Amino acid sequence: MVDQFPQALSIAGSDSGGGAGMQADLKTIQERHVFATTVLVAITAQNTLGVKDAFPLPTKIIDEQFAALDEDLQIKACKTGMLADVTRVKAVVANLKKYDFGPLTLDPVMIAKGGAPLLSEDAVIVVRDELLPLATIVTPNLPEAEKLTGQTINTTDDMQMAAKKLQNMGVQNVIIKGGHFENDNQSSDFVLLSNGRSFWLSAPRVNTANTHGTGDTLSACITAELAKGNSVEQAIKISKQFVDATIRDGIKVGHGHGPLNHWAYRKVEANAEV
Ligand SMILES: Nc1ncnc2c1ncn2[C@@H]1O[C@H](COP(=O)(O)OP(=O)(O)O)[C@@H](O)[C@H]1O
Ligand SMILES: Cc1ncc(COP(=O)(O)OP(=O)(O)O)c(N)n1
Repeated sequence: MVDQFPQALSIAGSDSGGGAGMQADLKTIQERHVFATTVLVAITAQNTLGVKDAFPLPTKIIDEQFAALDEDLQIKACKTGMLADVTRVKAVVANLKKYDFGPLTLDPVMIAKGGAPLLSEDAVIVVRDELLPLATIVTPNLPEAEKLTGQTINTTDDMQMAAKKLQNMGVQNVIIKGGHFENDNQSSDFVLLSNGRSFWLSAPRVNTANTHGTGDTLSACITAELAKGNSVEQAIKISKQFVDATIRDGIKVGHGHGPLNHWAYRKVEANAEV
């Protein structure tokens, strides 16, 4: 049988403003030339000024979306984003155990940049204990890594310690994103791989308010690259460059924390070919 075109799955919430959540995932996966599919878990009324409201979907329709994808598509990698609450996290865990959608990138989305909760407090422990062990890679930002590990993170040493703790909780690969270290002139992420290798990925910090959806974009890019068959290390390295381009070559949309320029990496690739 001819190999099917690479397909990836985003299991996430919708951001009506188009900058984060499932919309960021779709734009990113498309840019990486992978066919994007979706399981919608929650709907938010959101723009660049913040989250106005959120509506988690009934588990019946969540289950039905998974079943429909399994019946027909050949998904090679998947990611999770906003999962809302305990009920939705448990539904997603049950479906990921039932079907094989390839390596899971777990983006443990908890709080939007404006401060709105996207995961209930009591669901954090369910993500940690039930979803994390299913993941091939977890991509927390600093506050999310603190919640999952129960330790504070103030230094780069703390980031490395937290990554090891997460690996000991059962996930093979970890990337702790340093985007929230706002006083640093570099934005540095710490990577710890299943083979014990670790390294930093750094880029000069861009002085901009337009960083809405950075975490989603990074994890969606990793997912797309894994769907193409790239290694975890290759996927992470490409994704850091991709997200960096989307921030650096920014666009102006909305009046608050604006979205990224999801087509910026095309220029980077075009210049590399010359
Ligand atoms: N101002 C910035 N300049 C350059 N890179 C950034 C900036 N803000 C975030 N990043 C990068 O974007 C990615 C997402 O990080 P982060 O913003 O910490 O995640 P989240 O959106 O989940 O809070 C990381 O690779 C991080 O280093
Ligand atoms: C529906 C939805 N999902 C996720 C987020 C948060 O995404 P993230 O990439 O972490 O972006 P910021 O919160 O850093 O802007 C969201 N806002 N909405």
